[in-house]
Amino acid sequence: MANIAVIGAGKWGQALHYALSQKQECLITSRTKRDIKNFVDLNTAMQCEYLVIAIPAQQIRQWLKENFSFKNQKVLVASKGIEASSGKFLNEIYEEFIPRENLGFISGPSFAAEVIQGLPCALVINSLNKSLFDEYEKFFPNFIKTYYSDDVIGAEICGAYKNVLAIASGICEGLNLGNNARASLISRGLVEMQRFGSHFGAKMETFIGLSGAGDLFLTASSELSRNFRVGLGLAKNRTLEEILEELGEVAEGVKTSYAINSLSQEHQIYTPIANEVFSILQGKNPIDSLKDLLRS
Ligand SMILES: NC(=O)C1=CN([C@@H]2O[C@H](COP(=O)(O)OP(=O)(O)OC[C@H]3O[C@@H](n4cnc5c(N)ncnc54)[C@H](O)[C@@H]3O)[C@@H](O)[C@H]2O)C=CC1
Ligand SMILES: O=C(CO)COP(=O)(O)O
Repeated sequence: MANIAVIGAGKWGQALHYALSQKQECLITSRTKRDIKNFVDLNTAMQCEYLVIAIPAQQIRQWLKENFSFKNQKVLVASKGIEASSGKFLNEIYEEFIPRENLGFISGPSFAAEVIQGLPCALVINSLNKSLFDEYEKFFPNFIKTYYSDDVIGAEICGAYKNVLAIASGICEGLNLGNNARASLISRGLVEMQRFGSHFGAKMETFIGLSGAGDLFLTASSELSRNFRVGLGLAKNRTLEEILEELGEVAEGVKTSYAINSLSQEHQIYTPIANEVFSILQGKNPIDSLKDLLRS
């Protein structure tokens, strides 16, 4: 009987299910039935001791309220985002339902489209409980190298913030601003997300590792990133509605930019790039944003 299940059968849920099925049987469930091996209903999946949850950040609170009952499961959170309605980090939301020693968070550069082909990658499992890492590590296939970190808040902020910076980078690309501009944007973005993170207690080393620089460099330099593609569309003056409809998948950076904008105002943190992304999403002309960024 399988002891591990993935909840959410979007791009990332399916890729993790593929990876976690290499060494053992792994179940998968989702709101709508899918034609995937070992697809089960939610109740069956919930009987597993190990649950990997891969649903969009903005849906997590409601999903937990409606579906989750704690029976000592060990939960690995695969989402990357900050709740826009409250500015809460995912670990704060999950801790309302699950004790922190039963929680881990995945971070690092990992496009689902490559993981599902079995291409090599490295991931970080972040948890305050090292034994949760030890248990989960064994489930991962040989093509994924796993690292441990106890910097849960740092990994979460990196994973969420880089999506907003990927939108900025897509805009930069869409405006044909050149390689110099993009490199400057990415490196100043790294400094910005570290400044934001350190305010909330994140460790510096997290930002220069896989969860920070690693995931930022990946997402902010490839059209495989949904967030980067949102930026490309914005630079071409397409509406957000059009862009998201065509995307058909979640781009967490959109709602996360709302959360960062309010958190940075509330906590008086200097976050110029994220603020400009927020303004562009509210309708500001990207060229005006660029001028303001160069001046600030
Ligand atoms: N796709 C990727 O390469 C990676 C994605 N992630 C993160 O994983 C999370 C999920 O992303 P994807 O799977 O790529 O998105 P997706 O758009 O492909 O799929 C999202 C899935 O969530 C489900 N869902 C949506 N609303 C729900 C609700 N209210 N209750 C239950 N399920 C719901 C959808 O049915 C869908 O199966 C995001 O936070 C994303 O940032 C993290 C690393 C890599
Ligand atoms: O988080 C990701 C890769 O690590 C996926 O990024 P996108 O959601 O922008 O596609």
